[in-house]
Amino acid sequence: MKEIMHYMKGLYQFSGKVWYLNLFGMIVVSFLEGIGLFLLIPILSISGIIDNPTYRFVSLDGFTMLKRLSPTVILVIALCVFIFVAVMQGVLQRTLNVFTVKFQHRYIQKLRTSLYDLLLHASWRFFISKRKSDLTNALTVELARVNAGVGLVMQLLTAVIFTLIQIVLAFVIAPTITVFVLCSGAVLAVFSRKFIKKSKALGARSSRIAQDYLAGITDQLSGMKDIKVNHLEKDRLRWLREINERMVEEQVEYTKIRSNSQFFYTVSSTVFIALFIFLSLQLFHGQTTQLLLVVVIFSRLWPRFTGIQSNIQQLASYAPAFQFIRQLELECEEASEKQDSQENKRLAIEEGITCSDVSFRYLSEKETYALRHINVTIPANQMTAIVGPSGAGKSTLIDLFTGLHRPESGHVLVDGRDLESGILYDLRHSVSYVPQDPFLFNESIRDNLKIVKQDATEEELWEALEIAECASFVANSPDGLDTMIGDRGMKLSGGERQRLVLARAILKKPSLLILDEATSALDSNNEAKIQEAIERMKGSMTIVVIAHRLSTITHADQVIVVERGCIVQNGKYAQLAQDETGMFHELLQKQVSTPK
Ligand SMILES: Nc1ncnc2c1ncn2[C@@H]1O[C@H](COP(=O)(O)OP(=O)(O)OP(=O)(O)O)[C@@H](O)[C@H]1O
Repeated sequence: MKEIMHYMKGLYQFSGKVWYLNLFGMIVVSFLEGIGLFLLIPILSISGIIDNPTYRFVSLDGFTMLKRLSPTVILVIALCVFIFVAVMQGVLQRTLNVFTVKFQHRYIQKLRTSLYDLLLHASWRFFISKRKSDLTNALTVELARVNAGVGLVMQLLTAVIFTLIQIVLAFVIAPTITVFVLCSGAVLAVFSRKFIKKSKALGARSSRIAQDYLAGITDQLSGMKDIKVNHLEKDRLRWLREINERMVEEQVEYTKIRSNSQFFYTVSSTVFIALFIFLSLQLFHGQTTQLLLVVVIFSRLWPRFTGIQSNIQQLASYAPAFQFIRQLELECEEASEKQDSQENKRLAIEEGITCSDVSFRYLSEKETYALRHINVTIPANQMTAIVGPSGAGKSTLIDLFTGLHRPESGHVLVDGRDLESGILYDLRHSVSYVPQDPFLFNESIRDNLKIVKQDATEEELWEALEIAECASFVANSPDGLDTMIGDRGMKLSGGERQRLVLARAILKKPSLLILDEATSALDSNNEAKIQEAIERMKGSMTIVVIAHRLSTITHADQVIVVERGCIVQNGKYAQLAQDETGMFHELLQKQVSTPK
């Protein structure tokens, strides 16, 4: 409930004056609805249907003028007023509904945006510690549940206001009966607690099932090729059937709780009304007015009580979603790498990037370090190659250069300035990164390129495509630059995808170009061309390359050899190749002896 209060407070702060306007509207609507009840007694009394009651506010003394008219005319006038009040209430209620939904959805929109903003600015460490599907689930399913929950709280608030006003009016008309109804309401609340508890537990189960389903289905759709090739369809269908079973069980359970509570409310309502009739007959000796009031007040108040109870019950089933979102927000805030929000500038790297005694480990509770005591400088406008066996720490080192990982000890400096000193986003603004598994959107080639430079001209686009050796395949594509490339660029070959991402990296004209196995999917012909392009770019930007094929780094100005988290060699290609005792020589030997 703490989390629900947090978001309701947020809604209150977000809506400002609108909140009060909404509240005022609710009060007016409840008041108009209450007047209906208030008018009913004089109407029935004037018409002679019931005895003339002598209640304080319902006395007919004020209606002496009306008394001169015939009872039928009075009845028609009174009924017209009754209808008018009901119509007014209906119109206002409708307007209020639309109004409430509008500001509720604006608030949820704000919540969604701020959550996504928090996610976007959370550290990389945070992302790698999370299941991606849990984040998707938060932004879709759980936020939708929070939205429904916020709507429920608004409804609940309205219902409480309605009920309070009705209680006051009912109390004015018939205090004893109202007290009876209130006491029964209290009894109902006590017995409903177990339904609320069960609903909350079930809500938590729903969240877990939704997360497992989304995680599984996301993984499987991404790995469809593996599933088909390895003929895993049967196994995957079995997984789906199992999770389906859990979903059905959960739905049945939910319906059981709802039906049980409905059954409880209906039975209790019948028992209480029978009890009231009995008591009123005993206490008030069966006066028609009293009996009628029992029925009128009970039929007005009781549905309100049960409505509030079932709203609370439903809200309890949404409570885990509020908790989930709040927890995620707090984690993101804690993992935030947001620095000053000023416009980011391009960072020209003039001297280089230096790691000064940097150590890093992925899991602080484990002893294993991914990198230990790293001291190295990447000189500006030169090409540095990082090599080493698989798992040595090459990618981790690059992630430290771009500030994706923060050193556990030591410092990463750009031209002598610590990355922590507010230049992180300026640096990222000036970096182009080409990973092994390039990321492309399901949009056109043009859109995929322009994502890094919105105002790029046709000439600039083609120039980048030329350098990355993909101009001819783009020109030969059915719609040229406007060709759609499919999900993650699925309609392109691995090599085409790599070249396109390289073109995008070049289009950005970065200060730092990072190529992480960026030419691994290219044939030797294309790879040689890309090498030439990189050669041409040398001098105009700082280039860092991770390469497994050592033949691609012969022109590097500096080669860094990493082994088990340490830099074991550092120097020119030729110099390292000659050192027969070194790791680099060993790597070279392996490649010479391994047929490619
Ligand atoms: N997200 C992670 N959580 C925990 N450990 C990790 C994570 N990513 C990498 N590691 C570990 O850190 C070490 C260095 O990994 P890294 O990816 O930097 O190696 P690499 O040299 O780039 O390997 P490769 O050439 O195979 O890509 C490895 O032991 C790896 O298991």
